[in-house]
Amino acid sequence: MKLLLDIGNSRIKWACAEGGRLVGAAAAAVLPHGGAVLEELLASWAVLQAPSGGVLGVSVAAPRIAREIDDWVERHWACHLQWLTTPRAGGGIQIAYPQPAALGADRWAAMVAARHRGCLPACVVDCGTAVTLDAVDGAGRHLGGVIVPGLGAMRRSLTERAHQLPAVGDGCIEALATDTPTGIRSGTLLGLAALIDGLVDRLAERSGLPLQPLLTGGDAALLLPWLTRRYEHAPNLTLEGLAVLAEEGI
Ligand SMILES: Nc1ncnc2c1ncn2[C@@H]1O[C@H](COP(=O)(O)OP(=O)(O)OP(=O)(O)O)[C@@H](O)[C@H]1O
Ligand SMILES: CC(C)(CO)[C@@H](O)C(=O)NCCC(=O)O
Ligand SMILES: [K+]
Repeated sequence: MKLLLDIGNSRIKWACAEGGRLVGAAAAAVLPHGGAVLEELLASWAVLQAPSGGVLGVSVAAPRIAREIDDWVERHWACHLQWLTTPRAGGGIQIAYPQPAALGADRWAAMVAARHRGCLPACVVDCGTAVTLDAVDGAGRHLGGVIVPGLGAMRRSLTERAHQLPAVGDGCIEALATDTPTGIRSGTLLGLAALIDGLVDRLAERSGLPLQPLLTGGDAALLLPWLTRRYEHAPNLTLEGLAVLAEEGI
């Protein structure tokens, strides 16, 4: 049993893995960041047995979070803990960046999972704090990709910059909105969906490949009904990729 960690800028996702697969129905527990919450996460691990196969993780958040986890694991489990950085080639994926380590390891792991699912050539769309799109050809060559603000970042930037625009929560989506919160909620969600559809087309056109779009990340389920292309929804693609890397070797 291995413990897998996917630490993003908004949430920490974790799962156990055995034989290359995520174990348990609640494969990914999610927690917003913050000192108290990290403490809560670590307290919830205290009831787990030390993972015999150690801990394997990716983190794209502030280094202090990984450091706190390092300390906790060392104090409680004394097991092997490894944070992955993106290699030039690994998990059946060859990275397009001239400096591969500059590509978020969460993006690499998600591409590994797309390959393992037999979805190549693919466009991996991760809808988190940032939305990333990565094109991978049929042989596992990463061709490149793009980064745009995620739904929360879009909404917050409006609220922070425009005096009369409120923060918005969940609610109805209506393109012909007749109040401000509905206008912001709908404009950002429908706009992000159109942006994702448009970028998937653009990456497919640019690569000259019929890319299969895969959708993952915290906002994937919210966006899915508004997307027009046929997406494969894979809620925990980065954790899935980590499970594959843990099994196949890195
Ligand atoms: N329970 C939740 N807590 C916080 N955010 C949630 C929750 N459920 C869905 N979300 C949405 O998920 C988004 C974060 O998605 P995700 O966890 O995939 O991002 P992340 O991996 O932390 O970010 P990144 O990797 O881009 O830094 C938030 O912006 C929010 O809109
Ligand atoms: C883009 C995010 C924030 C998505 O989680 C992460 O993968 C990251 O910080 N990447 C580093 C920059 C890059 O991938 O080009
Ligand atoms: K992520």
